Amino acid sequence: MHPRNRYNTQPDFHVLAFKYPKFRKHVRYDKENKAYIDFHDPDAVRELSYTLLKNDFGLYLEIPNDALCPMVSLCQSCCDIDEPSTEYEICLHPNRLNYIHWIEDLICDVVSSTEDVYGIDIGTGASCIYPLLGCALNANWKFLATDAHKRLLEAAMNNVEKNNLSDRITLLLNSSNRKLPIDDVPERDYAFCMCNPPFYESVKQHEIAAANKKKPPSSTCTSSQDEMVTPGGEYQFIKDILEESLVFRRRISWYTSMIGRLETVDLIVAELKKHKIDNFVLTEFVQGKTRRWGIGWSFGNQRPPMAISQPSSRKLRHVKPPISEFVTTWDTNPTSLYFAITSILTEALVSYQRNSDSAVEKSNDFNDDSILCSGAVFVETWSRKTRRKIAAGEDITLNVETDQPLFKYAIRLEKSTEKNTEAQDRMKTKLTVSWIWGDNRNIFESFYLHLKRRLDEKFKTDKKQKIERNDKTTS
Ligand SMILES: C[S@@+](CC[C@H](N)C(=O)[O-])C[C@H]1O[C@@H](n2cnc3c(N)ncnc32)[C@H](O)[C@@H]1O
Repeated sequence: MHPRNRYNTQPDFHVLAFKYPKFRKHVRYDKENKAYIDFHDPDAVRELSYTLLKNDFGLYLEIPNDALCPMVSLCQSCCDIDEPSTEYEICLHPNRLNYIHWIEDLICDVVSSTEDVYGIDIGTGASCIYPLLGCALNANWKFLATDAHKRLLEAAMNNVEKNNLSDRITLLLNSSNRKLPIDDVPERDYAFCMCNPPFYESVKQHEIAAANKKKPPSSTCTSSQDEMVTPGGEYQFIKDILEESLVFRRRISWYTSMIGRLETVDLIVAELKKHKIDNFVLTEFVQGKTRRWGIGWSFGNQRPPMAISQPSSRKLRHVKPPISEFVTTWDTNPTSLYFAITSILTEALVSYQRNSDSAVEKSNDFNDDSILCSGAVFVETWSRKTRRKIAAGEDITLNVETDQPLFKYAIRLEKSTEKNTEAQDRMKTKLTVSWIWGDNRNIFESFYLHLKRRLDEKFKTDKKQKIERNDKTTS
């Protein structure tokens, strides 16, 4: 679960029942007087959805009975594909929130918090849930929300109007066979597109999935197959987005989609590799027994941190995006390591600036236990070719004001919490060197290797000198 997801702790149904009379009708109490609702009852689930959206986001929602309710859709079309469950967790919409929070993290370096951020929701459904949540959470977000079904868009329009968001959410009926009809609206760039695609490739596949469920599909969902079925299933839907992205490229900074089946993750990663897109991110949204995946790719140069771009699950090891961070541990304190690094950078004519860690500052504990610095590299000064030029007296410096850097990097030094097996006073520092911007992975990697080689040399020499000094004093 994303750390900012407010459903990290279960809402108190008793409190909600007290505040919302319509919800109260669905609340029961067990022997221990604990409030619960019947998750088999679509009306109860729907009312819970309305209540939480109102209580937690100030959103008003109304969904026609023959359309997917964001929660019911999680149970019926998303969560229950393989393993039906009636647990509380999967029936709420935390995975939708996880997806929104992940996008917030993904785009935070491509947009500023003060400018308008435009996003696209492909297949917004009757609820228009992603644009509503996205706008409720982010005052500067605006959406183009599409759907292929008029009746769903009419319901979505009603929800947008009810929430006074018509100036921030534009609805578009997509009657073309494209997934990104952005040429049908006034031209602009978008920070992201997102999608919860229909999962099934045929009505039959949907019916088989429904038949495999422990409980029959509720009447709420039986008439909404067009929302869950698409030719070729979710794989084809996402592949279409990918193919269209090859044309639009940087007009959308991050192309993303939710994925409901693990097999689809493998297939989409293979497609990305086929098109030589190495700037992609993969994450896992876990909620109770339910696992969903988020995939994103970009033609831009921003390289997101590994915490956002790499899933931690071992099951996904074979599809992990290429790494953009190197981590090593050094037998010294952060300050000494920082001075060693900056002297290597200065020698290599690489600029750097020390940044403050706002989290550390906020905690009023700003000290040298954690040091951040970053910079941009314009010339590969450590390469043999450039060193030869320098030796021949050539001016290798470029006008940094006008030329694009080769890449940007960030360096983080943290006092290691690793347990020392040797003397207690031996301090260790964790060094993380991150690639944050650029399109040439090889140059960043050669920069890191140069830095590491020089640090190895320096600390080996220091150690040797220390031993020699110790030997002299003892003799
Ligand atoms: C699984 S539902 C997701 C609905 C909503 N975003 C949610 O998460 O609850 C998939 C949606 O995609 C829509 N859809 C199917 N084909 C589409 C297309 N070509 N363009 C836009 N939307 C499409 C369906 O009508 C449906 O509303």
